[in-house]
Amino acid sequence: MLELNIKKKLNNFTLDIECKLDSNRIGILGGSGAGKSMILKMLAGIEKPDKGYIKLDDRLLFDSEKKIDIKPKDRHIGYCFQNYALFPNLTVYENIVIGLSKYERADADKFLEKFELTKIKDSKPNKISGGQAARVAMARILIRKPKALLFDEAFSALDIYLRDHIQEEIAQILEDFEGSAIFVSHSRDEVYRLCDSTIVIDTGKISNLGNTKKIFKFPETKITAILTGCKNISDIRYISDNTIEAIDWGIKFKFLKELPKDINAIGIRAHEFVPIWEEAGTNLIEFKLKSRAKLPFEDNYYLYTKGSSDITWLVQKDIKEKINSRGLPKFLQIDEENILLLK
Ligand SMILES: Nc1ncnc2c1ncn2[C@@H]1O[C@H](COP(=O)(O)OP(=O)(O)OP(=O)(O)O)[C@@H](O)[C@H]1O
Repeated sequence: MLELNIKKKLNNFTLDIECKLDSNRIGILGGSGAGKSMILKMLAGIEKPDKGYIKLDDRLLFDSEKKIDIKPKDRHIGYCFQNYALFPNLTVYENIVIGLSKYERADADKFLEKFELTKIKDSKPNKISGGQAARVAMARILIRKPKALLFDEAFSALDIYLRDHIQEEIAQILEDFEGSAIFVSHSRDEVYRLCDSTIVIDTGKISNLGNTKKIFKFPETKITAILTGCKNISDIRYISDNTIEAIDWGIKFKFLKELPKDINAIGIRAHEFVPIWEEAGTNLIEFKLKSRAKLPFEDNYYLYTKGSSDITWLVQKDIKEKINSRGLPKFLQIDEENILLLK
């Protein structure tokens, strides 16, 4: 459970966050410099809000009115940094127990065993694999019996293969962890996989928050659509209650449903387009091929539209085969249910 009501003046803007989430697996998505790390630092007690309060799992960590500011070490929060910040000149064992009393070190063998590190306990970090380094970092944090965990872009420097494996390991470790785990990430995959709830931050303010799966399906705002991976976004103008023009593409879309009055843009995920070889149906999108990028398992087509912006179409295996036999389709079409309505 996380409850935040914080204000803090930063270099270029004021961080102003108010939210309450019952989930204990929370992702924070946001562009560069949006204020994500600052939120984690305030949770850990390294930075102080100018005003407000912070509650984590029913513990009041900070309250400016009540003059409560629990010291970082008494917050019992484990903080996992990018690249894990292991000490290169210490062994795996020493990295795990550094700063612990003799009494606290009694658990070390148990943790080495649990994280399958016993055989490499005397190795230095540069002699172990990326997966092992992640486990050392987790062992170092968890031996201190934290009540909550913070991950700040912890896996972003890893290659895709390793990141996938480590996320899986972290997911398993978290199965036994009852406190909150909060992930700051640029990676939508990480947040989608590990977090039940997501907060989307845009220059210090909440742009969107709630159930992760729902946010990815219905991003609601432009910034959330971008951060959840939507490649095609256009501003719109209303033509009637159920027709809009996507200005950036010069395309009109007619909907069967009545549209809400407060949308400013639409988004279309790159894989949602349906190729049409014969002229039929509504909402046909005319295009000219600009370029094509061959990816290992699919192709990206970049298409000129009648407007100033291109459209990206992700062509998966089955459609690739059709294009090989029939040539490029005449039009693309999009089901109205797959047009994201954005504020
Ligand atoms: N101690 C501070 N006092 C004032 N402003 C700060 C302080 N630390 C960071 N900032 C500013 O706060 C803003 C948000 O920084 P933050 O590190 O939280 O961003 P972020 O969302 O984590 O970005 P990134 O993904 O690039 O790490 C930046 O503009 C930064 O310059």
